[in-house]
Amino acid sequence: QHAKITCTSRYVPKNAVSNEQLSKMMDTSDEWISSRTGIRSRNIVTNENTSDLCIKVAERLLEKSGKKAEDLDFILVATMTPDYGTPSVACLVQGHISATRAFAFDISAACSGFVYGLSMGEKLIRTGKKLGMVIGGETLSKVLDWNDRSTAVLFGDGAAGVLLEVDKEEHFLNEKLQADGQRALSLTSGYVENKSPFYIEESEHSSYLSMTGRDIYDFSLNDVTKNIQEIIEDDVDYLLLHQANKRIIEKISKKLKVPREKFLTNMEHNGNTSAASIPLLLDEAVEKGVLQLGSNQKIVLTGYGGGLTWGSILLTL
Ligand SMILES: O=C(O)C1CCN(c2ccc(-c3cc(CO)ccc3Cl)cn2)CC1
Repeated sequence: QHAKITCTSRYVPKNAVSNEQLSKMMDTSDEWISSRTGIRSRNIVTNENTSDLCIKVAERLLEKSGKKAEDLDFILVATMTPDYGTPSVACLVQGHISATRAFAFDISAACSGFVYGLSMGEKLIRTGKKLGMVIGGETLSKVLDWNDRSTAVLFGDGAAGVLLEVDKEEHFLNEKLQADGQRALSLTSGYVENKSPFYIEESEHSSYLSMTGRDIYDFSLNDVTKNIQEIIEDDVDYLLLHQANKRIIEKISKKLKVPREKFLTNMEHNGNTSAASIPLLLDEAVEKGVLQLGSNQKIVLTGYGGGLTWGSILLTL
């Protein structure tokens, strides 16, 4: 049996923080941030954690679809900023909405997390499950070094997700998921120190998000473009790439020789929300009517980031 995306939803914290506000907190400017990244504002939690954002998305998916929590077979949450090591955010969501029949676990693939999770969810439907949720959610604000202007201005908090159901038509046409652990240290976050009396600490580790921007930039331009080339078809309507940086998306569209208008963007008001960026973009496009579920529009979803991980899925809505 085939899988189909039958509902989308999103939730972002109320607290919108403009570039202007950040320029009063650190040595940066609206001009620098917007010209170099395309970001003008991002939403930052004041009293919520990742599970709170994902629970809102799950509740909205049930409300919009009319589905009941006990009909859910699985809940997958892609996040690099979970509330705890354990329990997973997915289990916190499962408990809160009382989806007592669903198994639940988190997927750690940074900014490729939603694409990895959607691919896994599709396999679960293809092998017999009837109904599942795939959510991307982050509170990156808790792992940022707010004294480091090179990263603090780039990221935001948010969550969004989809319902996956059985369909008679084939919608998931092609995919290519990749990783390269040899470049793992290009983007790190959340290192957990060992405090045991037996542990002899050799080296220092920062728990803050840190990335070698140049390497990630080049990786995005080279490896990611090649990945998309392998799965794109000439009648693709839209491409929804991880919203890391506007200039990167412009460069990738040029390299692919695909018109810039086919690349949807929303980093302007969300910032980089890692695993949440693609489902946020998807739900906003559905709400605006640019994308319609059931329209058979052909789209490419592409994530890329920490791990390093990257991957694309070619699907029809
Ligand atoms: O000086 C400049 O122009 C700076 C140069 C550095 N910048 C970067 C660098 C890397 C990323 C990035 C991050 C992830 C992780 O989600 C994935 C993919 C990318 Cl391409 C985003 N911005 C900002 C503008």
